[in-house]
Amino acid sequence: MAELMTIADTVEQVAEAISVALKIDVEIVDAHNVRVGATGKIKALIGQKQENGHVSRFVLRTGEPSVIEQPGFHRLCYGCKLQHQCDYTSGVLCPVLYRGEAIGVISLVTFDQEKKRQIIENRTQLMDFISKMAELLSDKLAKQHLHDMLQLRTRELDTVLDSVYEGVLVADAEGKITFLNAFAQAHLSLEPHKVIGQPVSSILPGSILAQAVRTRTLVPDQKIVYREGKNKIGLYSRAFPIEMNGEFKGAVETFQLTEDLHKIASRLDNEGETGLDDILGAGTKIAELKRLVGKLSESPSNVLITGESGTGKELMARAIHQGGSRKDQPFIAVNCGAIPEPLLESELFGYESGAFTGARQGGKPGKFELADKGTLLLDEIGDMPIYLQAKLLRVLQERKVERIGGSKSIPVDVRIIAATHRNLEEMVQNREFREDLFYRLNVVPMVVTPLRERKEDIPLLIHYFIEKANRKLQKHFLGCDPELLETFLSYSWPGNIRELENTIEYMCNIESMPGLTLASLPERILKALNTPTVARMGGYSLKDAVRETEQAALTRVLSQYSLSRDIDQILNILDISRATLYRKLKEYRLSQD
Ligand SMILES: Nc1ncnc2c1ncn2[C@@H]1O[C@H](COP(=O)(O)OP(=O)(O)OP(=O)(O)O)[C@@H](O)[C@H]1O
Repeated sequence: MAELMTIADTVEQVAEAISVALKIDVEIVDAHNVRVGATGKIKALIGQKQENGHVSRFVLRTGEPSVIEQPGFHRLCYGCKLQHQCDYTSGVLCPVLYRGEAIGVISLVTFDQEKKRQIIENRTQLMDFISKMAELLSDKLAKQHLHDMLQLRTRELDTVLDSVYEGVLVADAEGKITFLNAFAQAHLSLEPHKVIGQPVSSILPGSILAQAVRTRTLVPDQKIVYREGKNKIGLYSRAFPIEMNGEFKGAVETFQLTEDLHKIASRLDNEGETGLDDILGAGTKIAELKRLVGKLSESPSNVLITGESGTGKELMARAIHQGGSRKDQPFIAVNCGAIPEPLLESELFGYESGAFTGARQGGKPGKFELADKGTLLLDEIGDMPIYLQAKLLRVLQERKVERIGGSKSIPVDVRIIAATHRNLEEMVQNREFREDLFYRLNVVPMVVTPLRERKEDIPLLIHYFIEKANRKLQKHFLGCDPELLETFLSYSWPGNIRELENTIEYMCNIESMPGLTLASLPERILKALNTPTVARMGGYSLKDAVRETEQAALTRVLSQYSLSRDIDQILNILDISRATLYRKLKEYRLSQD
């Protein structure tokens, strides 16, 4: 609901102006009966709620004007504490209507008989006058609302433009720079306060933005090289004219770094070999993971990668393998959850001929033997049956395998990387996973963060997956529109990067070029965004609900109180002990900064 309080200064001025013009006191209340403007002896009560205010409440409820000749004795005063003893001698009340709803009341009030006579005699003209004043207030509110909306939209647009992994430069009709996003500032080393208002042709000579302003037409994709001191910056740029009501208003240039496009292209060319450069992401979390991948590549230690499905666990495992000395040896991945239990044992350890009915003549080597000198990824290790866990542990300890039905021990030199989306520590406590195997696998733990906690990576990934889909589908999508990006940034991506990749491929299939828009957003995402959190998450347990509430309460208190100064207040508000507070902060990785 629109609030008169948001234009309190104007309301006070209007009250004063009416009072000066009519020489009668004025009181203006909002939808909650709080005085926003008042004059004379009630001026001191601005900001306070009308304690009784039965008549104002009636006007607010019905949206009908009212004239009260005998306050305290009128039927609307029935039940009021001041019934029969009201100070007011009369009142003329007019609603402030905003989009058909009463959001306040302007009252002309008197406290003596002489003034009462005046307003009762002139009631019709006075009502007319204050209803004009009420319209003025509602016009002001509409303008304020529009102004707030515009500010919000501008803020949203700035945020979107600063989060895209693409440079954006804008110039007006005279070719002067009016805007450059964070990417353009960082990669072209331009400081907004130095370049805004300057001719683009002098700041970036040869730029296609200047060309678009000159020709007032679209400039298609071009490769441009800028020199910055000794450095060269290669860009793929394009520029579009901006028109309004058929008039040329300026132009926008968007660009990508050629270096990034080449990285993406080379990743697409070598799907099989995944290295560090193939792990895409713009944020610090992915940078930390890549640092860890780099360190682990040369180490022989076992690694346990945990993270939700589709976060890139296999990609990390491949990059660890590819970065180390085993890179020319095999990388073999076994999904322990996808292979039927009876087959998993023979898949992993192999068998000799005649080991069981249907066993192949000559036997078959298992994945351990096939991965000799290389790396074996045991994906979804949490799904491995407990009896096979014992056998796996033996192989890891002895570094030898025995095929099913065989008697020979075959030495194997395999680096083990295990991955799972399940909580193995909890499984150990529930005796669903062997503790000794857990410790043997978890020598170096690596946790891959879900996509919703590293949304800063989304713009680059969108770009990459669009390029990938373009190649697969032989299309030429240029990118996605800002509204779609905003939606992608607010969605929680339960299926993580895999879900993002599949969503983009789906949209590229059904959307018309040149850009992806909200029109082709899958129904599933639309529904999720329109459903409250609890319903949104399939399998949303009571524990999840408690965690979400705890996290929200902690975040709220931390935003209002200082951990170092107001610790007692924080403990009081949350009603927990100091130890619990610190444990929870650690658990939810919260800190004041
Ligand atoms: N940082 C990243 N940059 C580029 N592509 C990524 C990234 N992370 C994941 N992907 C892509 O997302 C998809 C899913 O990744 P991956 O299979 O490695 O996930 P996972 O965690 O092993 O999934 P699951 O647990 O379901 O096996 C793959 O196509 C992968 O190439």
